Amino acid sequence: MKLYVVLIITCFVNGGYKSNFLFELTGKINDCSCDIDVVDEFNNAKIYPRISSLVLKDFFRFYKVNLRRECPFWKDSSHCGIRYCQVESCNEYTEAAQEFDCEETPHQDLGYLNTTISVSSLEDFALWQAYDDAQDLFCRLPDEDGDAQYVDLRLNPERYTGFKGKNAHRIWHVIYKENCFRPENIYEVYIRSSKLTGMCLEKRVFYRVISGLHASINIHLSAKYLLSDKNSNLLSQCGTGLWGPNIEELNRKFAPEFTNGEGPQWIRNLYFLYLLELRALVKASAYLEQEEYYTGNEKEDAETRKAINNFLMIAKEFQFHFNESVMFQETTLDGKSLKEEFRQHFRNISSIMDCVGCDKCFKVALIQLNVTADKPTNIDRALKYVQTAKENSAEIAILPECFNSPYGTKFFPKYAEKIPSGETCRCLSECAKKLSIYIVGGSIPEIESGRLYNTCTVWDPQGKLIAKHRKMHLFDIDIPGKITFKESDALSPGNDITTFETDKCKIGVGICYDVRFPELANIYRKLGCSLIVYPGAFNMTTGPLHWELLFRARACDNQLFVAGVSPARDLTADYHAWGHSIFVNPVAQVEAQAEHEETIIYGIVDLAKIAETRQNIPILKQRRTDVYDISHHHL
Ligand SMILES: NC(=O)CCC(=O)C(=O)O
Repeated sequence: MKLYVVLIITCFVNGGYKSNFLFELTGKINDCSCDIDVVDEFNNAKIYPRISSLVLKDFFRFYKVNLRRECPFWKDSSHCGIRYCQVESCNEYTEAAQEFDCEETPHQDLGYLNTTISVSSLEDFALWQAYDDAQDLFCRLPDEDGDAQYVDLRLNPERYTGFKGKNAHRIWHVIYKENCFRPENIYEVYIRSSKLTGMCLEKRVFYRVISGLHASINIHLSAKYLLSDKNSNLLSQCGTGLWGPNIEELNRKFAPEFTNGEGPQWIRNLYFLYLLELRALVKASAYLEQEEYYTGNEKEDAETRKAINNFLMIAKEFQFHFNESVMFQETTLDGKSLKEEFRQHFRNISSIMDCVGCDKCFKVALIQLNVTADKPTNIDRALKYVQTAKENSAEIAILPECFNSPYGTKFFPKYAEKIPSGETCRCLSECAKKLSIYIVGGSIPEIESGRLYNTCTVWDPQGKLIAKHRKMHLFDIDIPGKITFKESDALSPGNDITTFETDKCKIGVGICYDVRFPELANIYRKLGCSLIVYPGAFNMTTGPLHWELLFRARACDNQLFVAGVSPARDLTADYHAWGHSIFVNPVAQVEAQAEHEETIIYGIVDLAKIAETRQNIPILKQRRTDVYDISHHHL
């Protein structure tokens, strides 16, 4: 094991980094009779090489799993419990990136589960299934249901999947707090090693197994990390992710200074788990030796059997096996119920694995607000809706265009504020922080250096202003007898494209008339945005004509989510907004749409849907950029 760890460290030392705490791991393994060095030596010389070749055998390489089974423990984010969570994005917006176009080499690395299996393997699986069906199995294997599919573990090494954040914490929280034996009266999630001494052997064993598993996962994730995510200069070109060891991540997970001194203990628990598993294999050897390892390929099956027998012979030679015979000695009721509890906890933990998703989708709230002539009332009402959004688990609340002022050039000077010192901004910031939510603050009339703008502000859950978009394309139209509007009479246009990052994805911002310009949306897609938000107030003429069409078109062209958030219609106001706030998915379906009254609607941004759409209809890869360049044509 340490060989593997040493490899990681060598790699970082060469890169100018250092991490020593792993070298200091020596001495006895808790609750076992041998030292770390003994395990290292035995593993490196005898077990690791054998395991490395065994895992390449088809029998072990193809693993049947149901990726879509529901999490039995919590439902509220089951829509987010996705297993396919690719992030297709480019990190930088550059001229070169535009020409190159990120999606031509989609960045499918992060969290991408490769389920491609060759035709010949699929044929073999049918034989396997027939063979298994003919066996007299005493229990139903967990992944034998119809939805299970084979994945090739060689193509899907354990590595960083982008799975982090609330859901990841919740999984480990539930495992440690509710499904792990704990010392009395210890309420923190992670159990301090010094507190274990008061627990009986069986409970310590259980904890060490879980902690060892956790350590193993974290070491793998640090060893195969998507480096380009953190360090974009390691990107050879947009979309080609670079995977490799991330020593900072390893340190953050295990170094004593970041873990209250506990990290090395967690790695010791991994050694403990290793010994326990080795012992389990030896105990099961009679069964394992007579298994056929059937895959339909006689030659390979014979090799697998031989390799397994050789492996078991070596494992049996090990002299310092974990001694399980001292466990569950009590024949009393207490002893029996402990065993039952032990089993139940294990089952629960296996089931919790069905709750592991990529935490790559989230809820957005589209607040179709009734905007009046009274600014404080508008702000107050908007914030109440943000609270409702939060109560309904939205992570981003989006307000409409011109939400603190009636929409009209004559109103803009009176309602305009400085950003961020004006009262609207102060309220949005405070609210975002108090509720710990992102707020896309629709738009407000902004004044700066004597000029007016129609401006959207974006606030993060700490109340910080993270983006500001000034409407780029001003709404100047004249449809005789229907509507004439000239924003440019009062406003100046913004000159910047605007994106912001959340912990889930990048988001692009436009304001109303901006949605008519496909170029802007294309840029946001090229920059790796998964959602574009447009606070917007269409009118009774162009609304019925174009509102839905435009939002669906932007989603369809770019295969991403698009949200349009309008004020509610007020027939007593000068300008009659169309309403119909809208949320469209990457296949251009309208997932939610309001009518014209004040309301709040919700949409789920499911990043898997983007990847799936781009895979199914790969237009972004099929563009004929070689033909589209018309600069050399005389038009
Ligand atoms: N506020 C706006 O930019 C309105 C845009 C609009 O109605 C349109 O048709 O475009």
